[in-house]
Amino acid sequence: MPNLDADAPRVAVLGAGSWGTTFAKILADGGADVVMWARRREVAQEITETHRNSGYLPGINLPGNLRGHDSLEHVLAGAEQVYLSVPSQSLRANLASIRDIVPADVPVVSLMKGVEKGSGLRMSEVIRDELRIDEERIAVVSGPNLALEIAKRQPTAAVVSSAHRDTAVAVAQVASNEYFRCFVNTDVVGTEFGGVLKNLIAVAVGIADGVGYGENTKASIITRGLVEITDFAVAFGGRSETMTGLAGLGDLIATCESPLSRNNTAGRLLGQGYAFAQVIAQMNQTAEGLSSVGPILELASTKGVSMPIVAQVARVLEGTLDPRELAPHLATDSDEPQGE
Ligand SMILES: NC(=O)c1ccc[n+]([C@@H]2O[C@H](COP(=O)([O-])OP(=O)(O)OC[C@H]3O[C@@H](n4cnc5c(N)ncnc54)[C@H](O)[C@@H]3O)[C@@H](O)[C@H]2O)c1
Ligand SMILES: O=P(O)(O)OC[C@H](O)CO
Repeated sequence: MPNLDADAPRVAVLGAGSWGTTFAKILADGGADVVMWARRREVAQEITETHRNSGYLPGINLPGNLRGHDSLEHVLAGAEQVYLSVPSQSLRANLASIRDIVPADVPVVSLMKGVEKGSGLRMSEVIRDELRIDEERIAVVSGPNLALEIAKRQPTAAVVSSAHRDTAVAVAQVASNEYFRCFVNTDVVGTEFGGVLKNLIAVAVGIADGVGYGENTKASIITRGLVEITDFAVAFGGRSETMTGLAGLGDLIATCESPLSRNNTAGRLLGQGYAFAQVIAQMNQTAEGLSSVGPILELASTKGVSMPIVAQVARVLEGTLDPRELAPHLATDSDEPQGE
């Protein structure tokens, strides 16, 4: 056990994949006393004993003030903040197992970028429903945050959002360090949808890349994609400023440009001609965009929001659109010239 500042906050991180582990490292490097929950005992033991999570962050050394455990009771006991980083579609089931053991009155923070299939709910809404806690206790983190870059201490920034500004500030204080700077806002809707929607545009850019299209096509998809993202988020009550900030444009650029992105990679495989099932079989990490596309199009239709790029991605996924036909010039509702 390393020497810890007596005032170091004790925090819990649930989920020991690439982002859960990286975020736990951010918190530990910021001075917190961090205990992570890993489903698999061998992963928890590797984190505690060798300070590695070789399956998800190969070559990265984890700090000594970060330990792993496979017991939820152990990880949550005494936690002053709780961070959640499991695949979005598994969140509800995981919350059901912790409802009675989450410490009272502490912030619960979503690190996830997905919506729930079936309900179309954002992760913060699933947390509120399933833990039956006040939204003022819930925060979300989003931004241009490719895990492996941050695990190597490459500097970046993120947004912490909560309906209650004090909650966002409390989380941002614990989650900031010399290479990771957290800004705060109260636009939970915009911040969460920014993280979900950029994944879908990154799949589209990946498809264009896989087909062999160049920078003009990709820039057109990113630019028109930002319009789609903004229209959608604003229709659901998000702020347009959020969509031009770190959780919107910032994350859109990072995810669309990086081969580290799993969503971008999934798109590239589709563009190269692999079928959806083959892409899933090749991905050994979570590509949230593949699960979000259906619920997002359903939500968009309830508000009459036009999402032509996302609709094209859905058609490529279902095999009814040849990836070579995906094009930003189709991304309008009419053949007539339109305002940008
Ligand atoms: N990796 C990144 O760069 C990054 C950055 C920001 C946000 N995110 C978001 O973080 C979330 C988690 O992604 P990740 O990158 O850590 O994924 P990952 O695939 O690297 O890891 C997922 C983790 O969840 C575990 N898991 C799988 N099914 C589970 C279940 N049913 N119950 C509990 N645990 C389960 C896996 O064992 C693994 O530890 C996603 O919503 C993603 O969009 C990822
Ligand atoms: O690897 P991706 O595509 O899930 O993207 C990771 C992060 O969300 C980038 O901010």
